[in-house]
Amino acid sequence: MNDKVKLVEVGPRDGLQNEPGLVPTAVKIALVERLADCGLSHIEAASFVSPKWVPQMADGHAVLTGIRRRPQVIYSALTPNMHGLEAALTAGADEVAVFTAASESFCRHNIHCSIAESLTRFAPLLALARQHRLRVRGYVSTVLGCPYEGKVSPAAVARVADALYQLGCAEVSLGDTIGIGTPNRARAMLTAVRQHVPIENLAVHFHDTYGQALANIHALLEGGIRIIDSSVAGLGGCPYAPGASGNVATEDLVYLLNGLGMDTGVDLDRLVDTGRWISQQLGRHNGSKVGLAWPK
Ligand SMILES: CC(C)(COP(=O)([O-])OP(=O)([O-])OC[C@H]1O[C@@H](n2cnc3c(N)ncnc32)[C@H](O)[C@@H]1OP(=O)([O-])[O-])[C@@H](O)C(=O)NCCC(=O)NCCSC(=O)C[C@@](C)(O)CC(=O)[O-]
Repeated sequence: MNDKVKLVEVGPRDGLQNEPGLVPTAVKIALVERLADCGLSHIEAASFVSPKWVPQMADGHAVLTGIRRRPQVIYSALTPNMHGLEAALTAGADEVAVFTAASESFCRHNIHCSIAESLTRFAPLLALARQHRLRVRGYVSTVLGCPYEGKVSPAAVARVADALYQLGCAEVSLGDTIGIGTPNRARAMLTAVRQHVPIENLAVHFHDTYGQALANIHALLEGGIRIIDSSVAGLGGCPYAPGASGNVATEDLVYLLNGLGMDTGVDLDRLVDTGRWISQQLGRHNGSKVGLAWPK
């Protein structure tokens, strides 16, 4: 496996949205800038959702307008509806992401509507984004299991991924929200989805709750996936998935990819420093094994 992988760093968004205390805007800005300095070229920096439901993300405008931008870096934001897209446009997001789920219960808990309603809600958002030449990513949550319904079938995931792609999402990210999947199930899910969405338009987003994220990623790299979401220091969790831990740590992912001879363009030394720095800022355990083992 000797080729290029696109990493989507979701630490500043997915990583921080579930922090118990409010993280100062200046720390978020410093985190995004440090991640860009590590060579990460896609950074999900903010989320324009209801501050009533996710207060940790209420300063998205200040974050996106406060960062020193590197021209080659894409700074993106979550936008669940038109309100969110308008806010993201005002703040100058380079890319936005809509999000729904493969299971009805999670969708209702997360964005308070059915899967079908979420897709209807996204159609005008994608049309407006197109007018602004803004690339849109689509997330499908609960692709390998739902905290409320249990098993989710590959066919259900494929239906929703297909719908997002048909709506015009340039990339569809497949989220194991509760980190419950194992490689054989991940492969079966990808096999179903890729019958509808080209592999080059698919990303994977593995939470590491059961310690399976890297095993699943390795299996899907073999299956052709080349876009992977991760979170520095393994930060994160989802407010609507009780007990879910963070995404696979970016440091651990880069270490794996380096070992496979795959090109990420990321400086692992600097990334480890950044993971240690943010863990210290948040007063939390560093969730990256590489971050713990790397020489000081
Ligand atoms: C989706 C909504 C907005 C629906 O919102 P709603 O509560 O169903 O109803 P609404 O549309 O009538 O809005 C209610 C209030 O929110 C306001 N509002 C409405 N929209 C916005 C907006 N965009 N930005 C700011 N404010 C907004 C709106 O103005 C109103 O204010 P009020 O009149 O009560 O003062 C809400 O349910 C929400 O924000 N949910 C939070 C969802 C969320 O952020 N979840 C975590 C991210 S998803 C995730 O982590 C999974 C992922 C992507 O990482 C992949 C994976 O791991 O699986």
